[in-house]
Amino acid sequence: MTDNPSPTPTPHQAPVILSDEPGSFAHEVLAKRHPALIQRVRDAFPYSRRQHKALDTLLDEITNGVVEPLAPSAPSDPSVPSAHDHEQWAEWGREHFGRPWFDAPFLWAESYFYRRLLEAVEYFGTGPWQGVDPFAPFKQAELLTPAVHQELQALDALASTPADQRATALLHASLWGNRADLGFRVTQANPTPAAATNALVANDESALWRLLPATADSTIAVIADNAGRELIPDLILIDHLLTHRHAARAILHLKPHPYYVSDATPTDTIDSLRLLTQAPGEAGAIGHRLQAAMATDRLEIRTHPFFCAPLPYANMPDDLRDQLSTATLTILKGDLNYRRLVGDHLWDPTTPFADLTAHFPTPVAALRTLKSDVITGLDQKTLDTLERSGSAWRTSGTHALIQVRR
Ligand SMILES: O=P(O)(O)OC[C@@]1(O)O[C@H](CO)[C@@H](O)[C@@H]1O
Repeated sequence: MTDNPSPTPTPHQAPVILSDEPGSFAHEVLAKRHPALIQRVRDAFPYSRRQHKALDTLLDEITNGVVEPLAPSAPSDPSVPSAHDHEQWAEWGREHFGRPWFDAPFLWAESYFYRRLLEAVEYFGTGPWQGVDPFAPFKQAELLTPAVHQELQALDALASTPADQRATALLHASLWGNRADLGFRVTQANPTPAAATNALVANDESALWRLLPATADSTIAVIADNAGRELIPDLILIDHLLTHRHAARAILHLKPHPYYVSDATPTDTIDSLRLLTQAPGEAGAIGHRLQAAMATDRLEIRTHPFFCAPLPYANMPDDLRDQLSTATLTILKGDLNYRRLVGDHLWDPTTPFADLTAHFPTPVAALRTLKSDVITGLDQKTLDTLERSGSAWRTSGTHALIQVRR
């Protein structure tokens, strides 16, 4: 951790990540993961001929075509849901429309892909498919897996361990929960926990706990990532923080609509809370405590459109900045939040994390498994070891980090 961050490096000091290099991680995502996802979504729903046609058009566009704007036929009446962000995307896409998808910044191209997928399945339309989450079948199936039930059962044994050990275990469960990303599984053959080395490339855990001393009147903000197997341990960690007075209040920031396959929305959060409250033993007790915390506003869920924007957090709008500013510490979960926090650039991996996050309105902790090329804040020795390993340590989800900026 750095106490006195030096001036924030500007983005031009490191190349922005594009998707135009065959064989690169970003290229694979656009060339393989997105087409595979279209197929999965198509197979999961009894879509109409019009929706299939829209999915065909999108598939053709992302593989052979150039980036098209949102359909001009979409309603322009701002009271109609599909118009809510057209103007913004027209602005965000101005320099990318009419050019190959692979030439756009990776962060922009992924974000816009998800927006277009929602458009194709009429998520923002006015008809019967309005609000039908195309990723819901995958998220719901995950909640029913034996792995989730085993994880909930394991809480019974953990309940009798000393609070500090439990805190560490729950923090790590929340961290490694980030490996359970359904988008990641679209193309990863076997991303099983057994394949992971569980290696932390940076660990500022003690700094995190120092920022949340027990009995302080703290507010913790958590910017969530994936639903299900990630969100459940996030909620359990929040319960621990509230119960043990590390925080007096928690605000859980969620995506306002489906995004990056498994990103958590309010609906997903309600599903996870219901699973907890209906579980036996300690899991059930946690679920009921969380529900009580929501009823008394000690736990609040919020959404903001910026969480689905193709922009770094350095560009967050003032209203979100004001909201976040009340937090003692913000925990950002996952890979995408990390990319947006430090900027989606090929930084020198030893660039201090504190320098790149100086823009963020509160002290910040990133809990992330490594699933894309961005990395910062490594010490040279760790970097050398990782590079020598010859493994795909940046992108395979086998490594993780806890990085803190006070
Ligand atoms: O934010 P998350 O859920 O940890 O990860 C999202 C993610 O899997 O999606 C992208 C590929 O589609 C990657 O950049 C990133 O690793």
